Amino acid sequence: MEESPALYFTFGIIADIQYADIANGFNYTKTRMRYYRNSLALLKGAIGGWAEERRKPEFILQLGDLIDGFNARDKRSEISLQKVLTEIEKLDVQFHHVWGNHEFYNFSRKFLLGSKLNTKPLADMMDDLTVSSPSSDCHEDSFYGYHFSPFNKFRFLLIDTYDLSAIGRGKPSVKYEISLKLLKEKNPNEDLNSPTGLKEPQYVQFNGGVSGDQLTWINRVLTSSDEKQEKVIVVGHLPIHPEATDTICLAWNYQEILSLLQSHSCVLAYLAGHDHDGGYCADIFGIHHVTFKGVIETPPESQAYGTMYVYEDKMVLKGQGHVLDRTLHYRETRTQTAQ
Ligand SMILES: Nc1ncnc2c1ncn2[C@@H]1O[C@H](COP(=O)(O)OP(=O)(O)O)[C@@H](O)[C@H]1O
Repeated sequence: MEESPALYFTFGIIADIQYADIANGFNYTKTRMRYYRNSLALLKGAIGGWAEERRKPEFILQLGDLIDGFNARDKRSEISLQKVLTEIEKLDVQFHHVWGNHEFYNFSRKFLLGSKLNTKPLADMMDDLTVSSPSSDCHEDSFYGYHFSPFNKFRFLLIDTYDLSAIGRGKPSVKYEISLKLLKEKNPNEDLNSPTGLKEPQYVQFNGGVSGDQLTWINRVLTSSDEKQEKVIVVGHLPIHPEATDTICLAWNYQEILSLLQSHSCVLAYLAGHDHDGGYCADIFGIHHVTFKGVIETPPESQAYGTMYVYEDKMVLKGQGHVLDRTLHYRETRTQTAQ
């Protein structure tokens, strides 16, 4: 009989909870119902599910948009954040938080850095300090990114897909000025959230991109992981592959981010949220791009979270409710590089 491969560790994933204590409503295109209030009940269900798993998850990835922008309108941002964090803290497992557009509708970067949504203190230090620390957090143009290794030869790299953005940064940020200029060049619409007539429909205000300084840092981290023969799972709010999402949800400069990841043989997968319908593709280099379904558009009787089982030879996603099961085999050629 063949021996079954060893289970190394497991981790949970949940995306786009977008909690608000308001009645259900439709998305912008009126195609999907959003269950703002019930999203908290689904989060509680996910927490209960993870708590009962036989093998306790090592950590949970929260892929961004934890509370909805409507909280800012209703001046309930901090109350709603606290309500959600209270549920999260009932699970005796560490969350790693990614920041999405709804974080910036509710909070400034300065507030986020001082909040429990900043999980960067959980970052691993590497020998080379330039790999460990991307930039000073106090600087108005710093980005929110870090990496950690929960298991020998595995690393998770959290990136900031709103580093270049017209939301979340204000004056005197140089990145804000650059981002607004770029957005207006690419999107001549009066409403910068509208993709009408755009050749590159991802250039809308509710998306963002990754700056040159962050790309340089990502490259350093991945080069170090290539050398150590680690397997890296990259995590961000915005998807970066057009076959894994509706193009309106892509990061502004997704091509640059994608080709950078593809140039490193250590990269196994890219996990994202933002597109509530979810999506998946394996790219030409065998990198798995998984976009997770959003809790906010999941009906009360269903669910939308998953647990990844990481084995010696593959990762197996066990989805709950609308999140599908998937087996993600590791890339075969570990020396392949992008053309
Ligand atoms: N096609 C569109 N045209 C104009 N504005 C849009 C369009 N789609 C979304 N928006 C606006 O952009 C903002 C973010 O959209 P939303 O669908 O709420 O994002 P998310 O999926 O992150 O919740 C909202 O203010 C929304 O009204």
